[in-house]
Amino acid sequence: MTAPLLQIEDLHVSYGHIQALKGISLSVREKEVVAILGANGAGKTTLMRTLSGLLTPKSGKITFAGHDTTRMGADRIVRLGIGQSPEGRRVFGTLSVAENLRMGGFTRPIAEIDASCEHVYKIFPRLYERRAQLAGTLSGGEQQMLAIGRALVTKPRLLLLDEPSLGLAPIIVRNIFQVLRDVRETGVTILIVEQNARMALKLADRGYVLEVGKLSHEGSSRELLSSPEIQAAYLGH
Ligand SMILES: Nc1ncnc2c1ncn2[C@@H]1O[C@H](COP(=O)(O)OP(=O)(O)OP(=O)(O)O)[C@@H](O)[C@H]1O
Repeated sequence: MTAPLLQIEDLHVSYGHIQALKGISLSVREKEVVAILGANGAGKTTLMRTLSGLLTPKSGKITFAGHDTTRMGADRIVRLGIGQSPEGRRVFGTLSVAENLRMGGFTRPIAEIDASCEHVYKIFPRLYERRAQLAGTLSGGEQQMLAIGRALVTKPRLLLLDEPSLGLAPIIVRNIFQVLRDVRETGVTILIVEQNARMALKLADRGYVLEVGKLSHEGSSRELLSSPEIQAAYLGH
């Protein structure tokens, strides 16, 4: 069996004396979609920021595509093929949609950026329609599309999605998840953290549950969706 694309071993991450991740181990195989579920404060964003090199772990190991990225800087991690759509989207509000996408392509050779942006416009025709509009004036759903599009411009092997449904109306959430299904068809591996457990598990092959810094459950999406314990805690019935 080939090695997983992403392997996390006994990861500990702290903010001063606050331990946000207390020994996380998980793996993601090439072309898999893996969901991490968890309530507020469970450590989901901390995990994503650590994987993309924005936080340095206290101990443990992260291996991506055969490289030890545990203490690697964020720019090198992007170049290795990890793209992140961050929590709260964080688009550049005073730049246009097109400029935001080009910023996302900073690691690509100039000649390839236009082609990468065209690829994103095919996935999100709405962004093409709005390409000249300032990102700060987009709706929440459009900003979420732009944040995902900006991560895709880097042509990532692994796409990290931090709460893509946050603050969006149900119909827009369904829309975004439909597009994510299309994205997975293009062969991108996806690690998604979500409070909307049902949507995330419907998209994912497998899932893990994070509870105050530790993994409490793991299984196939089907197993997690039918588990009474997960239903009671995360699926609202
Ligand atoms: N900059 C920080 N300084 C101190 N503590 C922090 C900081 N960021 C996060 N924490 C703490 O780390 C823990 C995990 O936070 P994190 O943001 O990773 O959770 P989360 O699962 O993403 O939550 P949410 O869904 O609310 O975004 C929380 O207890 C939080 O208070």
